[in-house]
Amino acid sequence: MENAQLEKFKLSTRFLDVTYVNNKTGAEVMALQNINLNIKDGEFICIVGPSGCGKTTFLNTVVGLLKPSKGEILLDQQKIDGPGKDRAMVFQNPSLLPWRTVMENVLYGVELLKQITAEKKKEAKEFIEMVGLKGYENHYPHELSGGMQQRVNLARALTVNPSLILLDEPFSALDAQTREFMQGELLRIWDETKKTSLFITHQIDEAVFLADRVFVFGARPGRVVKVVDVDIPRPRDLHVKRSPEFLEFVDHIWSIIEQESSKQGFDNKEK
Ligand SMILES: Nc1ncnc2c1ncn2[C@@H]1O[C@H](COP(=O)(O)OP(=O)(O)OP(=O)(O)O)[C@@H](O)[C@H]1O
Repeated sequence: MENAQLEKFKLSTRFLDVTYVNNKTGAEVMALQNINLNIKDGEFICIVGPSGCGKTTFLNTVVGLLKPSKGEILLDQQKIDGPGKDRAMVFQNPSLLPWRTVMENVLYGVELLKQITAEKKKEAKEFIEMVGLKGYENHYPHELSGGMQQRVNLARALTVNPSLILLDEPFSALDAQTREFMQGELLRIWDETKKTSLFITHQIDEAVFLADRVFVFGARPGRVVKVVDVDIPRPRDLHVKRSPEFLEFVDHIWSIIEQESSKQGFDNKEK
């Protein structure tokens, strides 16, 4: 692809392979093969696929914790060569520091980057408000529910002002009702910030609800088998999950994953 075309993209991967090598035996596992993706600024992308298809490997490579064995990843036209402040991660478990208040946890990311300023503190306050935690600034993590803790995590990621937010199954530890509610909240927050987001999930309905596009990965080795454009109008609320077009998207993606899982020799029962 021409450079002029690549400049339009926020994130691009080109001919990306990632192989794990066992230090002791030298055995190799090719986790990702020939991943070529282009993501536009402000897009919300979800990645789904059967267990073991390389979703976490992909995210960890974009974060810079793993190195490609072939190919490259460009963020804002710069080659990713390790972790950087232009990317913020929201993990499955909120990983908050228990001895810090909500405000101190939210400021932790910028503190690590040595960027604490009065302006940043003001922004942190605004993000706490945006994620719905106004009034909880001085509370400690043990005083918050799981959903509230994930809101803190999200506010922390936003306060760093990254170019890209990576979310690794952030709602999977929450109960079903809170999870649904948080999906709606995440879309509201994304709508306000328009941050380019890369979200991994096992739940197909979560992906369809959130995404502009869903990348469906196939396994062994992980690769993109389908890119599904979810053209359900925005803003979306949770009622959309009962619409026929929504269910059609879910069924379509489900059938692709089912095929991929059967090739692998086991079923992926989550839907
Ligand atoms: N450290 C490692 N060493 C060797 N192989 C690994 C390592 N980590 C992951 N793998 C292999 O790489 C492949 C991709 O794993 P990965 O965890 O990225 O998949 P995933 O799609 O995130 O899985 P899941 O949906 O079950 O969380 C799998 O075959 C896995 O066994």
